[in-house]
Amino acid sequence: MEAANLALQQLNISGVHQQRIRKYSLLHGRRDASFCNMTPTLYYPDKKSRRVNKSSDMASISCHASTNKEIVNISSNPVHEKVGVLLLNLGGPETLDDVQPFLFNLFADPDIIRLPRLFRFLQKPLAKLISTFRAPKSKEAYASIGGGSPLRKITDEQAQALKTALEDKGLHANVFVAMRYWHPFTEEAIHQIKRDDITKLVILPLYPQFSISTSGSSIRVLQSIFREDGYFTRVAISVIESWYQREGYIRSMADLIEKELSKFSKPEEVMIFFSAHGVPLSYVEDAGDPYRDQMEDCISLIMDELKSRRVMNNHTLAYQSRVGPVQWLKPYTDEVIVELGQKGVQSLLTVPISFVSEHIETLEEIDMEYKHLALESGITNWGRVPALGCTSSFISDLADAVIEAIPSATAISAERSHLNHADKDPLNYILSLFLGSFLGFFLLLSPRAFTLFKNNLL
Ligand SMILES: C=CC1=C(C)c2cc3[nH]c(cc4nc(cc5[nH]c(cc1n2)c(C)c5CCC(=O)O)C(CCC(=O)O)=C4C)c(C)c3C=C
Ligand SMILES: [Fe+2]
Repeated sequence: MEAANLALQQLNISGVHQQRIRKYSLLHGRRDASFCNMTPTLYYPDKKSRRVNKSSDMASISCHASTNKEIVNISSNPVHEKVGVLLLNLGGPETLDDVQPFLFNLFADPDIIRLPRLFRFLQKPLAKLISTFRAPKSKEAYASIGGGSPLRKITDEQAQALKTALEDKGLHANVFVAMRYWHPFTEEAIHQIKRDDITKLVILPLYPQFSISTSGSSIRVLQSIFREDGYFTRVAISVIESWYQREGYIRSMADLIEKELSKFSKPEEVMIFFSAHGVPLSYVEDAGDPYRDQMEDCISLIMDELKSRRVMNNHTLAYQSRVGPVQWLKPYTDEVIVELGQKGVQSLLTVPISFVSEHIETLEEIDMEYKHLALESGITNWGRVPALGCTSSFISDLADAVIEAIPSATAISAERSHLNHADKDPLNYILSLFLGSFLGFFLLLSPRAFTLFKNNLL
């Protein structure tokens, strides 16, 4: 990790533009880090390269981690060129009635509940069950922040701000929003892209770090749309897969932290407490999700930036918002807060780090639940860094990321093959049906399994 950071810093200093171009292939049904079968090699910023499957059935999209700044001449878009930027986000329920169907969409996502292939046909019944049981608790949380998620409004504002920033930098582009689990859904954005006759498309997830469960899931949905829709064979596409290393983002985060620190009576004594949204441990350890590595890298870049400004505070990282009975990334935010209180930490500044808008988990989980826990645990001075939202230095950096991604946009050159052999194999199908029914019976009809499920998963 240190070596990688050093290498990155050296690259920054020498001004070399390091783009990690990844070619995504549109192969059916992978759910691991190579879920979209990047070929031939995956490059993670701070990890050894991981080899992934090569595929002859390849429709490639240029895909990269956005890192350093590069001057790109975009003084005039060619007349025939119509540039679009597609922002990817999670989406959130706008009213309390939306909560259960929103949760259904979330749990029906095979990148959120990763069932073995044989049991995939249980995905929707399971999603229905979990969403129904979880809805009352979630509704309470959404009710406490005004009856719905602010995500759509904030993302629309970010889209508008990005359009203006691009315009100021000389690039005319239409900016679209595609939410994964609520309106405006990806399909709605695709409809607008086609209506506007976009010929070049930059895909920008609004998650700084990549996870299979977030950017990965949205990109997978796009891949299946692109595979089916002939329109996209004519569009040059570039995917910015992650951008947590960008200087503008790191500086913007450091600005916000510095500003909040200055509100404490003894700023130098404050513990900077990064709280990231968790993912199940198996995503990282079994499926190769780069999320934890990217998170750690991101935090060390922010701390380096703060040190360069002579802000020398202690810091720590923990993971919040776990759901269900499996192990998630540790340490857990609630446990760390209690431990810090026990160790005598008096002042805590919480920094939400995996997301760039205010949302249920900042406004309810951090501002209400964790604040209450911290005060109960003996922490007397509490602060929280706001999400970046439309902070102008941040939006300007996103605009630079878009401009830098444009030259690497490439057209999809896909053969269209949809099903892999396993899906076509009748024996496999019958076996899935049999084992799936067995699991369904066990989970839904056995009273003990049901109680365990209810107590642990919800
Ligand atoms: C980087 C951010 C996020 C990761 C990683 C992530 C993974 C993940 N989330 C769930 C389950 C839920 N997430 C929920 C809401 C939610 N999640 C994120 C971000 C990440 N999720 C955001 C921004 C939001 C809030 C949207 C909003 O309405 O403001 C919810 C619903 C809320 C609740 O009931 O708690 C669930 C459930 C899993 C299982 C997962 C990884 C597998
Ligand atoms: Fe989540």
